[in-house]
Amino acid sequence: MAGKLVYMVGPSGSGKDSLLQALANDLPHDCVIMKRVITRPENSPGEVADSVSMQSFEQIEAQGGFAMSWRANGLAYGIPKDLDRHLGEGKTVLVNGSRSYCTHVSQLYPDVIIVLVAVRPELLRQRLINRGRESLQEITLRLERNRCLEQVLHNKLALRQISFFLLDNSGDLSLAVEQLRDKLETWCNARIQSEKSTFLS
Ligand SMILES: Nc1ncnc2c1ncn2[C@@H]1O[C@H](COP(=O)(O)OP(=O)(O)O)[C@@H](O)[C@H]1O
Ligand SMILES: O=P(O)(O)OC[C@H]1O[C@H](OP(=O)(O)OP(=O)(O)O)[C@H](O)[C@@H]1O
Repeated sequence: MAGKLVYMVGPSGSGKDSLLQALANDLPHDCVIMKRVITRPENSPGEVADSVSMQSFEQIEAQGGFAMSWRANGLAYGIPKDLDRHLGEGKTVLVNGSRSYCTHVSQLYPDVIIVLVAVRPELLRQRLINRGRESLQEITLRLERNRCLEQVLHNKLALRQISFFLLDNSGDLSLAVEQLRDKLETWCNARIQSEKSTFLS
């Protein structure tokens, strides 16, 4: 039984991590959220991740310990191989992902659903400042990266006909969480239905 990969992307500060953290408290049945391995210092505010040195990261990567890995913002990010086990068990698996890695992911996992988290641009800077994880200089670089990536991503998804679900998180977080939860239920049910009909045919 094959599960479903849900790859969440969006500008830095759009709320990917907040959405995933909120969902974690009330996850739909058979859904899993992957914890990432990141070369970010331990105890950084925000996302709960496994912090490792660049040397350890490269070792895990070389030994094939990641289902996927990428570099951005001066950091390295890895998704442990457990991802494939969860998918094999028929789970719906959520990953906090990178816009620049979307097309690669769609080659590795053709059934992937991309969730594109969006937020009104004027809110982004303030949200990043409030989060207090990056310096002002780093925040400026992330906002610049957002500007560069936005159009490229839309073009890439359209060109390769990769479908995505646009999730607006400009309003209250709970509204976006509710919307995402509903979508997850729909995707899970659609998968179960299609498995039933394959089994019956
Ligand atoms: N809907 C929202 N309303 C207000 N603040 C939010 C909302 N969603 C997220 N935030 C805040 O914005 C900041 C960035 O969110 P985060 O989840 O870290 O984004 P990302 O993981 O996409 O970079 C955090 O401080 C978070 O608490
Ligand atoms: O290619 P991009 O879409 O820009 O994404 C690059 C990386 O930035 C984000 O991680 P991180 O948690 O470091 O940043 P964020 O929480 O500020 O998005 C995202 O999850 C990717 O790992």
